[in-house]
Amino acid sequence: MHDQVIDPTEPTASCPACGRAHAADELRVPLPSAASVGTLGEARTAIDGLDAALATLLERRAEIAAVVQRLKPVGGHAGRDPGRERQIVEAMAARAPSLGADRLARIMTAVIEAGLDAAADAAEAPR
Ligand SMILES: C=C(O[C@@H]1C=C(C(=O)O)C=C[C@H]1O)C(=O)O
Repeated sequence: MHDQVIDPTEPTASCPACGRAHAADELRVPLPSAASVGTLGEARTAIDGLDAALATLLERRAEIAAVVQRLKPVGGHAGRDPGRERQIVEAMAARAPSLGADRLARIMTAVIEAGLDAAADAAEAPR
């Protein structure tokens, strides 16, 4: 999809995901509302689209979190920063009030730990 930046100022002719022209390093996602889905099929189609975007974001997030591990004096699980993790959750809770901070903390702990695991695996893999 939009995973490679060739020239961020050059719009794509037509994005395969959203059908519009926009910069190649952007992710544009249709945001179906709950009110717009009336059938099981429509709801699952909407969820599949949202999950595709989530997966793209999670992949990119893990790549950037791996860079952070190389930049910090102590990276990986040993360098966990609970204050930073709380800050992330609080900022997200403002955007996801129905999930709230406690549930988002569970989600983000899993996301963060998976990212740290992936970074550790990549660091160990032969080049
Ligand atoms: C990425 C960092 O390292 C760890 C991973 C985090 C993350 O994936 O967001 C946040 C805090 C740290 O526990 C960081 O310190 O910013």
